Amino acid sequence: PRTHSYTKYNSFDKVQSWINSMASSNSDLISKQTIGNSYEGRPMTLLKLGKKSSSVKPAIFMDCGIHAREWISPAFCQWFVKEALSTYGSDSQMTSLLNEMDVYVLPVLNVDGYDYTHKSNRMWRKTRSRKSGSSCIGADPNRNFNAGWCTVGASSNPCSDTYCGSKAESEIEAKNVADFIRRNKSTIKAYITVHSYSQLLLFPYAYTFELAATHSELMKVAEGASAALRSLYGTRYTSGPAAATIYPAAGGSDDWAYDLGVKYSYTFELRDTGRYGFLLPESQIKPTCEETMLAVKYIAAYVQKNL
Ligand SMILES: NCCCCC[C@@H](C[SeH])C(=O)O
Ligand SMILES: [Zn+2]
Ligand SMILES: [Zn+2]
Repeated sequence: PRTHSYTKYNSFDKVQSWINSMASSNSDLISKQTIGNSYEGRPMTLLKLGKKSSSVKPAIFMDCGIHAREWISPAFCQWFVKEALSTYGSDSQMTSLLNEMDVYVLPVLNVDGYDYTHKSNRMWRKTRSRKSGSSCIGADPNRNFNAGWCTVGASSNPCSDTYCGSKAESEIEAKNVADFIRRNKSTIKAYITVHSYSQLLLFPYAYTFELAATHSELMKVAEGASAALRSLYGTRYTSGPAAATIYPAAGGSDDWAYDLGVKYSYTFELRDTGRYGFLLPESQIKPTCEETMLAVKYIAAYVQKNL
């Protein structure tokens, strides 16, 4: 049956029907909006968590599934929504967070690619856009944002897995997210984008080795979040600026959000460190999501305290 499970990697269709059912449940705490369609016409549906308020509230924006094959990422966004709604009212921090802030959750950013990994090629990473003059398909959405676009750690070859696209925001999926964040930049205080794998908590910059203006604060928060994560099962994360901690990579959503003025901008690389890689077993969904909740809540609490 078309049953959704928080401890399985759900197909796009199951995620979509889950989104619709969540949005029609706790109408006081959650709503949905489509921020645009993908190249192949699938809806990009954003969930908005937070106590309904007539006044504008500060917000956190979190996306999952930029890269199609990183299945643990959308699994975490689904887990986060479940946890938020089920612990509101009992968990004092989550209650306070959703009373004072809104949390936007985009469960799957790269919807076409995600569906393609379920139906055709499990290891697909990019979007599924077609480019005239090339037989190769798709661009890397995490090289397609307007942040040092295509200068380093990206390829201008359409057949490369890190193809930066024909121009910044050429990929409609990236443009839809960038448009939403631009429209709401006065209220969005933090940006979190979830990937796998390597167990890293990264922050700007990836497009340069220059340290971010608020490097020490970003590092302090990342180390606190990693420690919170490690406290549950001992999972070890490395924190640091992306260029030096993983590799230089221009066009990233986190760098772009940070330069737009979103002060707290982080990229998670979830489990594992290579044993299973992108093929993380479903048995690890629960522990991975539980420990990552601690890190995300740590960041959210810091942001809330520093509004
Ligand atoms: N903004 C780029 C952060 C560092 C790279 C992150 C990884 C996630 Se798979 C990548 O996009 O290659
Ligand atoms: Zn990724
Ligand atoms: Zn990765």
